[in-house]
Amino acid sequence: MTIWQDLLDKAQSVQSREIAELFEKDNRASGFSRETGPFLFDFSKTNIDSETLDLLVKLAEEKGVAARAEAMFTGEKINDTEGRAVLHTALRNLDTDVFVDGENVMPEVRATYARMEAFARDVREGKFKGEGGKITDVVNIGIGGSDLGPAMATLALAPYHDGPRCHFVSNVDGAHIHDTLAGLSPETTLVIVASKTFTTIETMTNAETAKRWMAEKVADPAQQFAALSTAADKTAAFGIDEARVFGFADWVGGRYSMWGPIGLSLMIAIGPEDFADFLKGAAKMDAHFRAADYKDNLPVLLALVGIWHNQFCDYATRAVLPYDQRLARLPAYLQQLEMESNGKRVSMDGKNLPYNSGPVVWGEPGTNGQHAFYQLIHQGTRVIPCEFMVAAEGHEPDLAHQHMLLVANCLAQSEALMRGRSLAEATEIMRKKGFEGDELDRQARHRVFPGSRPSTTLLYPKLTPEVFGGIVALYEHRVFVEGVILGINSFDQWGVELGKELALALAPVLKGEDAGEGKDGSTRQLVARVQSLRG
Ligand SMILES: O=P(O)(O)OC[C@H]1O[C@](O)(CO)[C@@H](O)[C@@H]1O
Repeated sequence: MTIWQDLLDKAQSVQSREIAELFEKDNRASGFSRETGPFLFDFSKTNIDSETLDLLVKLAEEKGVAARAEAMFTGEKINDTEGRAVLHTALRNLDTDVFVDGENVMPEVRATYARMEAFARDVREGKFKGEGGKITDVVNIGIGGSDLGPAMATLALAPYHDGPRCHFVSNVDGAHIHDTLAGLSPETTLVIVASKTFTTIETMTNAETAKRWMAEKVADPAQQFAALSTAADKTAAFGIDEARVFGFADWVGGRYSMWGPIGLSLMIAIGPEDFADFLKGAAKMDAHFRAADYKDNLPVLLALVGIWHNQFCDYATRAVLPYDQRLARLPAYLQQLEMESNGKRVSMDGKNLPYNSGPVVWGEPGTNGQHAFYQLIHQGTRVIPCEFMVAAEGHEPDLAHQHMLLVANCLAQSEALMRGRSLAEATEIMRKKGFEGDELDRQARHRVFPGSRPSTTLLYPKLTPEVFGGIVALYEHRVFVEGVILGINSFDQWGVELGKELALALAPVLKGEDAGEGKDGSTRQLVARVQSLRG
C-alpha cells in the first residue's frame, strides 16, 4: 500500500494549492498534454504535478495493468466471475487471430461481419425489401448495451447517415414503442431485436408488441425481423430466420458490443465503409493502448486522472461535457460503461474494497449544461472534475461562426473553473457598480468563484467515424485500467440482478394474482395504491 498511501498523502498536501499557479513553471501545458493520432488530451488544468504523475504511473505498473491488458487482448478468461474471455477488441481488429480455449475465434467473427455487411448493403440498396418495398425505417429494439451504443453512435455520426431512418426503442414503458411506431409504416419497416441473451424482459416485451403491430399489415411479419444475439435457439423460437440472425460469442460484454452485430443498425445507417472507419479508429486506439508508454498513453492517463480525483482527492462524481451536440448520448453511454463496469464494492478476491469504487458519471452537452447545472460546478461546495471534449471543426461549413462560439465556450469554461474570481476581484467589480460598505462585501461574496476546479480537455479535428471510434475505445480502455487498479472485475454486472428478480415477482402481485406475502409495508402500500388508482 505504500504507493497508495503516498498518493493519499500527496492529495492531502496539494488540495489547497492553486492549479493556476502550476502554470508559473515552464511547459505546464505541453508537459501535461499528450497527443496520439487525431487527439490532443490536455490534463494540465488539474492538480497533478510531476511527482503525482510518477506515482500514478507507478501505481498502474504495480497493479499489473500491462499484463492484464495483454491477457484481455489475447483471449484469456479475465472475466472470472462468469468464466469468460473479454474480446470486444477482436470485433474491430479483424485481421488478427485470437484464440479462446485453443480455438481461433476470428473466422466466425469475420464471417458474421461479412454477413452484416451484405445485409446492410441489401437493406440500403433495396434488395432486401419489406412487403411494401424498400425499407424506409429501422427500429432497433434493445436495452442497455444493446441500445445505448448504437443509439449514441447513430446520433454522433448523423452527417454520415445516408441509409434508412433509424429508431431506438428501449424502455418497457409502452409509451416508447407506441410513440416510435406511431409514425411508421409496417410494410417498409425492419425491426432489429438486439439482445445478447434474448431473455431481457423489456426487449422481448417490446419485440412481441412490434410483431403484433407488424402483423396488422404484413402477412409474414417475421420476414421483416432480424436478431442480434448469442442465443440462436431463442431467436429461432421467436421465428426469425437464421439468415437474419447475427450471432456473437459470450466474450462480448453487452456494454462493449456495438463493434459487432449490435452495431448493425449503425452500419445500415451510415453504410459498411463508414462503419469500417469507425472500427479503424477504435483499432488504432487499441494499438496505441497496447504499445505506448504509460506516461504517453491516453487511456492510461485518462484513467489515472480519474483515479486521482475519485480515489485520492475523494471527488465522488465526474461530469462528461461534450461540446458536441451529436455526442448528446455519450454521457448516458458512459454511465453504463463506467458505472456498470466499475460500480462494485468487492474486489476480484471477494474482499470488500478498502477505497471508493468507480465514480458517478453524468453530463450533458455544452453549451446547454452551462445554462443549467454549471452554477453548482463553479460555486457549489463540492468539487466536480469536468471532462470537456470538442472538435476544432464542425460539419456545417456555413455555420462555422457558430462552431467558433461553441469552442470559445468550451475553452472558457475550463479557464473559468481553474482561475475562478477572487474576493478582491469581485469587490472591485461591485465597487465600480456603486456598492459600498457591508452591502459591497455581501454582494461581492456572491460573485466569488473559488477556482482551482480541475478539468481535462480532449480536442480532435472533427467528429468523423474514425475519430468517434477512437473516442469510444479510449473510454473503454480507461474503464479497464481503472478497474485493474481498483482490483475489480469490470466485466460482470451482478448488481442489476436483484431488481430484475423482484420485478418479475411483483408483476403478479400488481395484477392481483399473488398476495405479495412477505413484502415490506412500503411496497405493499404502493401496490395497493396503484391497484386502487387503476380501478
Ligand atoms: O443484450 P441483453 O441480453 O438484452 O442485455 C441488455 C443489458 O442488460 C444488462 O445485462 C443489465 O441488465 C446489460 O449489461 C446489458 O447491456
